[in-house]
Amino acid sequence: MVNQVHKFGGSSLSSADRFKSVANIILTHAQAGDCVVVSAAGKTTDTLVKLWQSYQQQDTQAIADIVLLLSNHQIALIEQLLIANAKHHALDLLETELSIITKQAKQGTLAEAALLAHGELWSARLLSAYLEQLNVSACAHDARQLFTLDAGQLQHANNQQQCLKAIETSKINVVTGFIAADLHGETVTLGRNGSDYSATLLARYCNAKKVSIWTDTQGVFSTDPRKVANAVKYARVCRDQANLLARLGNPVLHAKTLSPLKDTDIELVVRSSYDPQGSHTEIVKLGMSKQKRFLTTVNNVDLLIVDDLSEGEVAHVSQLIQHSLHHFEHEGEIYLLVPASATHQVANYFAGRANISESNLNGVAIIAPDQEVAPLGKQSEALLQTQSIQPRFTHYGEGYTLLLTDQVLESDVLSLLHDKLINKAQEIALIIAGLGNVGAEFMRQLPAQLARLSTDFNVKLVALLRSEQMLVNANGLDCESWQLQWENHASSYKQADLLSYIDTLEYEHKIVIDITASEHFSQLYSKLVELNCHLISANKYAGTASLSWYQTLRESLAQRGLHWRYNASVGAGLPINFALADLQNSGDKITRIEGVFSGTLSWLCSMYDGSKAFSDLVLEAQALGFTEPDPREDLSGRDMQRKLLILVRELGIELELDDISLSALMPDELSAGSWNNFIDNKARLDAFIEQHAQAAQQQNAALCYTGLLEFENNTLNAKVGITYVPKSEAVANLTPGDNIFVINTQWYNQNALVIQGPGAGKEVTAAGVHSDLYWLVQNIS
Ligand SMILES: Nc1ncnc2c1ncn2[C@@H]1O[C@H](COP(=O)(O)OP(=O)(O)O)[C@@H](O)[C@H]1O
Ligand SMILES: N[C@@H](CC(=O)OP(=O)(O)O)C(=O)O
Repeated sequence: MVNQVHKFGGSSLSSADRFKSVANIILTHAQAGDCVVVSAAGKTTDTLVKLWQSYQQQDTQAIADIVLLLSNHQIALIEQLLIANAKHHALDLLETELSIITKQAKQGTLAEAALLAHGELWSARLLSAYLEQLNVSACAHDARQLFTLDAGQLQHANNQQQCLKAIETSKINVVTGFIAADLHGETVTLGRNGSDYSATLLARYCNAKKVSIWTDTQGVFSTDPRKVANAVKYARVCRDQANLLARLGNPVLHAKTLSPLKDTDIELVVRSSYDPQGSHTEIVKLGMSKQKRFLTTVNNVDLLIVDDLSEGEVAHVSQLIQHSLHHFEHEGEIYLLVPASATHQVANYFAGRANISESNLNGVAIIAPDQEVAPLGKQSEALLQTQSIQPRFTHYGEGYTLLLTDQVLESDVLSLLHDKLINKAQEIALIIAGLGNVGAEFMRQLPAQLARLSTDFNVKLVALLRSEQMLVNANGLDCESWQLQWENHASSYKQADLLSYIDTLEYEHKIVIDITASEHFSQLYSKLVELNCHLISANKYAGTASLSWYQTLRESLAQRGLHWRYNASVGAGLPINFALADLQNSGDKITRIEGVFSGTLSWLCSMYDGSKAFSDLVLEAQALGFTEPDPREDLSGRDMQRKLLILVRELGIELELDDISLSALMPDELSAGSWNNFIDNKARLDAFIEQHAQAAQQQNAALCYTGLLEFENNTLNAKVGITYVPKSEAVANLTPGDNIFVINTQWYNQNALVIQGPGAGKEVTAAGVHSDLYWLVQNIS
């Protein structure tokens, strides 16, 4: 049974090394009975077309030169891939075929389609022989034995029988793309780029489950990724839009590729033979994916007006010229968009019924959901005008607009159109975890932030999560009324439900914002990254997890080009991470960071003057909501230790949490036991603090709890704990609750760079998360 049909285009077979990679893909992705449809290697068909043109012009020198070129190319491939008998046999066959071509050219008996067919025949024979050499049972099929056309119509019933009979279930069946035969057995072709069509036809005839089109890009992009750096790969593209792209001449899929798949469940994917593990594009049925925006170039075309068109005429002419033809009605006339090289042939075909309306045109087509076409067309015209380009012909069709210009649009103009009109439509999905103090404040600030971003980006809130319940809507939740929706629609979930929901979200970018304080949630990060989510954390656990886990996460983010921001995990909204990154990017070297990174400990130490017992201040801070539920979490210094580790790792230093020495702001014996037990023994805490305060006083210093990172003689010293700071220093004079970061660098050496301000509080912390979100959105788009 044919499970899959794999198709490898010319771009995947452009050298001996590429053939080897293709064989590797077959070894890992195909099974006995599968079909592998191949195109001519590299640009072989273009060369054969040139040979045909030279033959028509009776240019004997050019014919000889081109035959030599073809011969050298094929010989090089054979020599590099085959050995022994297989090699000699292939070389002999090639020589015979090339001498027949030369002879027929001399005799005037060359036939175009039979000539062009050689590219595919050579590829199929070579790949099959190479697979056999690798001990993979394979056979080559000439598709002229499989596909028959009568007057341009495929003989489906007959073809299906032929295919089912010929395909060998115990072998890899390597089949020539692009070619077929007519009722007399003469070669015909399926049109330029037609191997994609061969692949889907074969899949239909053999009831295959899936067709993989392997090419040199990772799938179908918003525009040609070779011309526009910011082209976005789409995970899913609807068949109707893929078809429209093809009709407008885009090479990534051939125009007829989708027709054999009509009314079938055969899957179709476009993927890269250069990166077989990479993600791909699925071409799905209408309604199974949202409509996307595309920009595709149109080069070297003429516009013909035809008096009248009868059924099947366009198909017939495109068969004749070997190229897809787009036709449309415009201001009461029927137009044909014809490759300039074929205009003569098309005009001849219509024998006086077609006239050239405009010639030597280039330009672009924009494909978009219907309601967006007109505004996009107007915006493109305005953008082209800023580049002094005036379209000569503009047409608004169903689902697209065509802007035809005199000049070829170069990459800079295409990038401008793409970035302003296509990229802008990229949708970004927000998933927010944690709706506590800071989370709720984040939500309060969200509508204004989304309004700020919406002039350029399409950001949608698609999920809100708490530890046990979630509220989701893939089309976007209303973020103003989230509480009401939460009360009515939040439902319980398991991790697997969340992950599969995120997996099916059809957005170009997904951002998970973790405002929880949950270690459990942070452990999901690696799975979220596998689902291509960018991350923003206020949560400190992931940033301070074991080094190996942390590094694996970072590598996985880097491989996927994803970002992870965590500015709010240290210093709430203070731009400490931005500052450190900026200093390093400017070539500076950080030598020392000292400071107070805990709003709670800052408040306690600044408020303590001996007039009130320290334990009473702790209780007061607890009542004001400044502390963790159990304030010993703060007093232990663990929180500050984590923050220091995040800063250390931000500097690229590999350290574990326990490499940072720690002494607590309480006697060690109070860390164990219940909270009540702690309260019962609070006098011991007060005595401990009193003793330190007096010792500090004797040195004319203040009792502080600080973190320190410094390099001394190339050794790193990282610690958090009690320090006596001279009263003249900024660290000793903090407004209660403030954080301070005193940073010394190569350039800020004598006189430190100081960042100081509130280091806790829901508003500033939520704003810190928004700052990361804003940065991320600007940087992913
Ligand atoms: N929107 C797009 N998405 C992907 N590729 C595109 C797009 N527009 C144009 N291309 C071009 O299509 C080429 C693939 O088509 P083609 O060269 O015919 O491949 P093959 O030889 O595999 O059939 C890519 O190299 C790319 O430059
Ligand atoms: N070799 C043919 C058929 C084809 O489909 O090629 P490719 O898969 O490289 O686009 C052509 O160049 O038109």
